[in-house]
Amino acid sequence: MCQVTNGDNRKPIIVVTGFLGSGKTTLLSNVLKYGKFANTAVIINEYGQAGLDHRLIRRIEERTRLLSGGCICCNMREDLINELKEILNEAERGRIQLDRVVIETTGLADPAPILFSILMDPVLTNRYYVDGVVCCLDAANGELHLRNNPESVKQIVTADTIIITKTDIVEKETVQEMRERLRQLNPAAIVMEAANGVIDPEIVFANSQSQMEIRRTRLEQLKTEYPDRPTPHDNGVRSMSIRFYEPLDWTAFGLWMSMLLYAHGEKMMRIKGMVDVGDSGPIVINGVQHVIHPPRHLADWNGEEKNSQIVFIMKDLEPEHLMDSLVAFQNILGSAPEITEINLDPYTKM
Ligand SMILES: Nc1nc2c(ncn2[C@@H]2O[C@H](COP(=O)(O)OP(=O)(O)OP(=O)(O)O)[C@@H](O)[C@H]2O)c(=O)[nH]1
Repeated sequence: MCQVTNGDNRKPIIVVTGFLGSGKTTLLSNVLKYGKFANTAVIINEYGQAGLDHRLIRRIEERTRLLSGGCICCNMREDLINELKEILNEAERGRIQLDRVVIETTGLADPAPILFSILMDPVLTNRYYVDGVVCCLDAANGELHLRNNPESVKQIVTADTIIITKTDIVEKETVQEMRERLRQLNPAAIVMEAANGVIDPEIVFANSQSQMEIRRTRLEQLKTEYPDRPTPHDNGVRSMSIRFYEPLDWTAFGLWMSMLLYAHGEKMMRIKGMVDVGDSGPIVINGVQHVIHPPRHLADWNGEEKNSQIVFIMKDLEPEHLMDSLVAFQNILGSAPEITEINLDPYTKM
């Protein structure tokens, strides 16, 4: 990475990372609302989620491009490079105005190989520079994530800016403890807090050219720790996407989900979905470990197919186990579950 000089018209890339459900999308949808940052292209990487994120994201951001079916830190690195080049092409042809690119990683990504992919490509280094890595850390689940998931630690150590999210649902002491932990893991990072994504957008899009020398040194250090090759992910992770084609009984579904998280909260890393309860719009559900975030009732389906789709990401828990319990519950739920995708290794490109 070279020092930016006057007359350099390379575009900054900001990588937004953070563990599953840590609030990356919430943060981004807030900061991208500002007119000053309108000319931002956003690449969101999701793996094997059978279109669910596409269904949700389309409602959030029209500037987004989805890279799904794999992980840009390992088996989709080439796709990321191509997408970054395509964005340059579109800007050159005047199809988009481009001031910067934001890359939102999957919750299980290691950001270092993503940075290396960009920095190793001569076309990209001529036209872009990596402006920073912003990492969201969930105040409610972050300690558990750091303890159980090496990916979470890698995200923290690679970050320039760490944003502790969900500070509205934990005690002040918890945030203070988290700050202490972060100081040990990555003393060089700027640590900020945000509730529901509300933060000064300059913190995310700082364009901190004065920091580039420091970042270059840190990247060199990381490179010796994490060589430039795909790093294996934790193989106990599974993902499953299911659909229900009849409306669900919301009370019964809530009960089933509470029972599931009570029994397997530590193993159930992430649940997200759109649930058809027979109303004019779906209910969007979001669970992260034991925490179920308040469901959001949407006014309509925005032209999407009217059926329920739920994605589960779990660790050391067999998808069949989950399916059996849904089948056992199907009479009171009001519909039978159908598996649309099951992924024993979410990082295998499909
Ligand atoms: N109370 C509270 N909830 C939050 C906050 N930030 C995010 N959430 C909720 O947490 C859930 C997950 O947030 P997302 O923004 O989807 O998280 P993400 O990191 O993009 O999730 P993945 O891409 O699936 O890893 C959603 O229900 C959000 O509404 C926060 O600061 N406070």
